Amino acid sequence: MCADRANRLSRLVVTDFRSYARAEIELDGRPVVLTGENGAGKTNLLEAVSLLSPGRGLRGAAYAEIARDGGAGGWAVAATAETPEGPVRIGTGIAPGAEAARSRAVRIDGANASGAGALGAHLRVVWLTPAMDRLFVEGAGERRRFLDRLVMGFDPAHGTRVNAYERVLRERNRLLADGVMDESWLGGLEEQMAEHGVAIAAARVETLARLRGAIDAASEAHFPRADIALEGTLEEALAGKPAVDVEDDFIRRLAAARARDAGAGRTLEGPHRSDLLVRHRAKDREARLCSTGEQKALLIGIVLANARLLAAQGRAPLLLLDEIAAHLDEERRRALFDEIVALGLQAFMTGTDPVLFAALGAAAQSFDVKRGAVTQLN
Ligand SMILES: Nc1ncnc2c1ncn2[C@@H]1O[C@H](COP(=O)(O)OP(=O)(O)OP(=O)(O)O)[C@@H](O)[C@H]1O
Repeated sequence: MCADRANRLSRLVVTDFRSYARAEIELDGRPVVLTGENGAGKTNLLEAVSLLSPGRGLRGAAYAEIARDGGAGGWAVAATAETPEGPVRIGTGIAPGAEAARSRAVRIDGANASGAGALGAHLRVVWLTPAMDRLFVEGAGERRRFLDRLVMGFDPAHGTRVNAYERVLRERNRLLADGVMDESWLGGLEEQMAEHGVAIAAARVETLARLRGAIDAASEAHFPRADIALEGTLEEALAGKPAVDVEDDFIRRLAAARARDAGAGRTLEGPHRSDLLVRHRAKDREARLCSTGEQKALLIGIVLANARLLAAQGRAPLLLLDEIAAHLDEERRRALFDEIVALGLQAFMTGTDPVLFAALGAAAQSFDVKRGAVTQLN
């Protein structure tokens, strides 16, 4: 079934990965349902898939934490991705003894890649986890990371630029903390921050415009429409000025703010402070003031809008939906499943109770997960 479909995994192997010594699953292109009791290792498999994209995965975990307790040290995820360019073999992990490494090794079709950023060219991966139920009520950081992951779907280099910006930001903060007021050194860093920063802000603005269009085009039957906006000085400035002017202004403001930032112990302005603002359109209410179920539905609506846009470009994302079904009533669950199937998405969905996925029937490939073992059910 769907054997010719691109943008999916056809094989996933994890080794010494959290609760797994080794597990291997063959995937036929249908959405994937993973069921099993609490702690069985369902989320661990989603985390393994999330590491096939740039970044630290859906738990944002330190790499050392992922290596299986009692294993040889180190861990690996290997997969075959079916992409529009053909099958791609992806491997990533940490070698035994290198657990403290800040970066993981990445191999693509047998060749070493320079970093996890290279993964973005092959697969788009987006997730919703129970921890994200609090996305609208907690600080801006998680919302920014959620947005940046959506941006990476359209612009795989975005993640690399965010990392580069953050590296320079940390260096400026360190110099200011050490009282180093060297004009040429700081000035050079601030120029780099402005260059990366404006590119980051511009990519966010562009993605937001696309998402707005897709949200407006969707029917609102099951997932409420979100009004989305960006709060951030660079993002807002780009609406009224050419990017070069926004960049020059930012360089000037950073230079003028050195004493202030040194006093604060951090840089108080920049795209690292931006926020994604979300309102429930029909209720005309900020997302954070909506019910838990409404917040979840808003998030799903945004993720589906993003998936529709990417699917139309032939780059449908893998969706990792951890415990998603438990929070949705039957009608919404059905609507979500229908859309996943209609878009041909390889969604990986977890739950403790197979009944929650009954509506999918043979449209999904189902697996039972038990301590360290994964068994296909259909
Ligand atoms: N580095 C590690 N080595 C061995 N086991 C680990 C490691 N990290 C986590 N685990 C174990 O993995 C299990 C958690 O797996 P996971 O989060 O995938 O469960 P789950 O099936 O999603 O459960 P739930 O339904 O409760 O969300 C726990 O038993 C935990 O102790």
